[in-house]
Amino acid sequence: MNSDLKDQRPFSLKKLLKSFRYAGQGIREAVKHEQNFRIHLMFSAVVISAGLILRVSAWEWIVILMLIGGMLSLELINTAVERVVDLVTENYHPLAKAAKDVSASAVLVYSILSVVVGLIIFLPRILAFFM
Ligand SMILES: Nc1ncnc2c1ncn2[C@@H]1O[C@H](COP(=O)(O)OP(=O)(O)OP(=O)(O)O)[C@@H](O)[C@H]1O
Repeated sequence: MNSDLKDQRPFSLKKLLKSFRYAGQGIREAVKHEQNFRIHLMFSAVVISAGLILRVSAWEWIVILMLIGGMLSLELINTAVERVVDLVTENYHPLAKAAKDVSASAVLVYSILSVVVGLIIFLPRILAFFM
């Protein structure tokens, strides 16, 4: 383990900056190797563009940004679970399957509810736009 991260001082700027750097490396890992994370990023860009074009309210922006942040964070945690499972075993194991499937389910549940909330916010505006 990195010695800076074991630093016991109450506050260390160096340690804080290193933890940001490691977190950035985690995001790069997901962008590079996880197709689903890239899809979520593209989808987020589309939703943000739609929010700008359709002029959603401040409260709606708060909801949209929380959904996007939650979605991307869940996808990152799902990636971490996949990596840990692969580290523990490369062989077929029912518990490995359960861990990966349940982790993926968390992403699916959040995605479905995000789409529903997105439709509640955007559908009336989209309909008004074309009528
Ligand atoms: N070691 C294992 N034992 C049993 N089942 C596994 C194992 N590894 C993967 N699986 C099954 O295969 C599915 C796909 O696993 P995989 O590691 O390819 O993840 P993925 O969802 O395709 O993610 P990635 O984006 O990394 O390809 C899992 O959801 C699980 O059902």
